[in-house]
Amino acid sequence: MDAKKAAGEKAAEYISDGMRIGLGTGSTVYWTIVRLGELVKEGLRIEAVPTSVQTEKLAREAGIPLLPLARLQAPLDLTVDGADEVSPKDELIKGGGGALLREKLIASFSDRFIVVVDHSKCVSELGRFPLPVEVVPFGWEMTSKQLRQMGCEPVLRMRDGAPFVTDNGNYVIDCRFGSIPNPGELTVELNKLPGVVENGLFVNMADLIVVGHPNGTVRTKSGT
Ligand SMILES: O=C[C@H](O)[C@H](O)[C@H](O)COP(=O)(O)O
Repeated sequence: MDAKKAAGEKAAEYISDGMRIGLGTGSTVYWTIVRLGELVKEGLRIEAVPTSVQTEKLAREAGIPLLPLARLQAPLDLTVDGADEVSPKDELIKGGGGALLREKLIASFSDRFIVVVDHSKCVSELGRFPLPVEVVPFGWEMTSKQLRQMGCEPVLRMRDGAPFVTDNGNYVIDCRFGSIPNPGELTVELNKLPGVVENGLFVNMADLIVVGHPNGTVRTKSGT
């Protein structure tokens, strides 16, 4: 079985009747959404808040009832989401698909945050994957210069010859740091820059990491 499928499907086991959940974005949590769609057809009653337009579409297709954020009075029971890198301390880089801002918002408004990855995402130190930073389009060139001064190689994310635009109407600058020895400090420093909306470092957020392996086995480890 595919490692992403194994991890994604395993996460569905943590979701029970009556829960209100957050649904992440990407090719691993895709399998959680597909599995939840099957369970909903079998009678599971849940409501979900999607973290992207892409996930909203998938959830609708799967028949998962959606919960408008405005109706949310208390934290979500659980959010399941993927990641681009996971450190030994369960710090994450996210945003490879450009959904980092909504993902961080929804995860921070959840009692529990479960991360689903295939084994290749587990690294000894964060930073080989370029860190996605969501910035406002106005003055992005200046923001990019300031990001460079923080020790990275910043590249504006493009799609079809034009800047990639997030669901929130912003740009993404992918910042190649090479290594990020102190993600906690870096996330604070990045978010101090006026043009930065949010960055893809998720520190002290993951409660459980579900790691899929190529033979279809899954290992879980408790997060922070
Ligand atoms: O913006 C996208 C998200 O942070 C994804 O969860 C992340 O990029 C992992 O995606 P995938 O499971 O497709 O590797």
